Amino acid sequence: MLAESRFVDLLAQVLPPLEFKLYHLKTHLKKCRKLVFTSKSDKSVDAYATHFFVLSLDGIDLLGLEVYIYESREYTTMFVSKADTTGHYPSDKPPTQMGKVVQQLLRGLIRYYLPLDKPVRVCLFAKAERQYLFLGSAKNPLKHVLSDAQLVKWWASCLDGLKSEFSSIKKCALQIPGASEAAVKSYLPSNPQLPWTVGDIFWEGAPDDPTIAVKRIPRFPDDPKLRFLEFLVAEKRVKKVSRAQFWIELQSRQEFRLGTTVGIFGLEGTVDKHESLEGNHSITQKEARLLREVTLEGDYSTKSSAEYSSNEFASRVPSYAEIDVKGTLTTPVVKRTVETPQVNVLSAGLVRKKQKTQR
Ligand SMILES: CC(=O)SCCNC(=O)CCNC(=O)[C@H](O)C(C)(C)COP(=O)(O)OP(=O)(O)OC[C@H]1O[C@@H](n2cnc3c(N)ncnc32)[C@H](O)[C@@H]1OP(=O)(O)O
Repeated sequence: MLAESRFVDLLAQVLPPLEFKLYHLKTHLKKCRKLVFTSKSDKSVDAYATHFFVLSLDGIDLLGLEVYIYESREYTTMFVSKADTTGHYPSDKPPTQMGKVVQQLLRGLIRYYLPLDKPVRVCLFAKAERQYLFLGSAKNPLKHVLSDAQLVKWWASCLDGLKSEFSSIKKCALQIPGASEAAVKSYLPSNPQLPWTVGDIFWEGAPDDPTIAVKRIPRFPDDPKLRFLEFLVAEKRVKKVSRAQFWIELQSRQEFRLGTTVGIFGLEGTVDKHESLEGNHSITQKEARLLREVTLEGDYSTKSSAEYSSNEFASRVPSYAEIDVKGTLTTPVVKRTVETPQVNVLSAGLVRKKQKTQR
């Protein structure tokens, strides 16, 4: 069976009975710098592949998800880089829970796309912005954008549902620089499936383990803590910063400024062997970047411009990466109402309060 068809089955369970398209672009494995800073004598390298998903309906892109899968000596690390929506979901159609779609895409990656000879880590930063992947979508007044706090809860719930993919869980943690332990706990699901703790997954020892931070904490693309890690290296403080000190100092950095809630999620466990993959097409990093740039350089601000940009994207995607998915979810879903006023970006520096709207 083609690996892609597994996404069909997984997505059909959470999509309403409409005819969606899923675009799935996977790159070849490419060597990269090591995920953590190591000593100069360590010449080993890590490698990564990216997965870029776009879900669309009636020729308009709705949701994008970008995931990196790193292979290093000790771990397979799945870094969930960016999730974004365009806000052009048709208001006359049964709604889709995007959190469930993202969860199923991650489930499919864990089940069918990870090398399983090592422990698996899932990492992500929840940092709310009006747009990440679809240029101009921030200007769409119908786009539903979660606040910082809502986004942390959204990801907690999304990851919590992945418990069944692991044969055992070693660690599962949420860290919010600057937030008390009680505050962090308030973001976690009320009936969690995973054994959540407050902290991070990057240390093996006790909480006060003085092991240095920069050799344990991975550096990912667009990582809000990357600049701080690089600063520590530049300042030659590599050997002086302990785990506790790292998080204390991090919270005073601009990326984690007061009033911003950045959730740093980590999950580590083992995954049982699954069926081997067939039909596992991949493209080069350069091809993937060019395709991804079509969304990043398109214009998703209005329905007609989004239609045009979606078509530009679809016309460039190799045919094997375009997958038809018919949803089967028939549970009646209550129509959504925006209860709280949202702030919409009209253009740089200009904002207005949004009126209460119905969807
Ligand atoms: C690692 C990272 O990617 S972090 C960055 C995340 N991305 C961003 O910040 C980019 C901008 N944000 C977005 O594009 C979106 O907010 C996303 C992708 C984060 C989530 O998409 P959503 O459409 O809000 O997700 P979803 O469909 O799961 O809905 C979440 C909640 O919002 C509600 N909702 C969704 N759309 C609407 C709407 N138009 N009106 C009212 N409520 C709505 C849902 O009912 C659900 O509520 P519940 O939690 O009570 O069930």
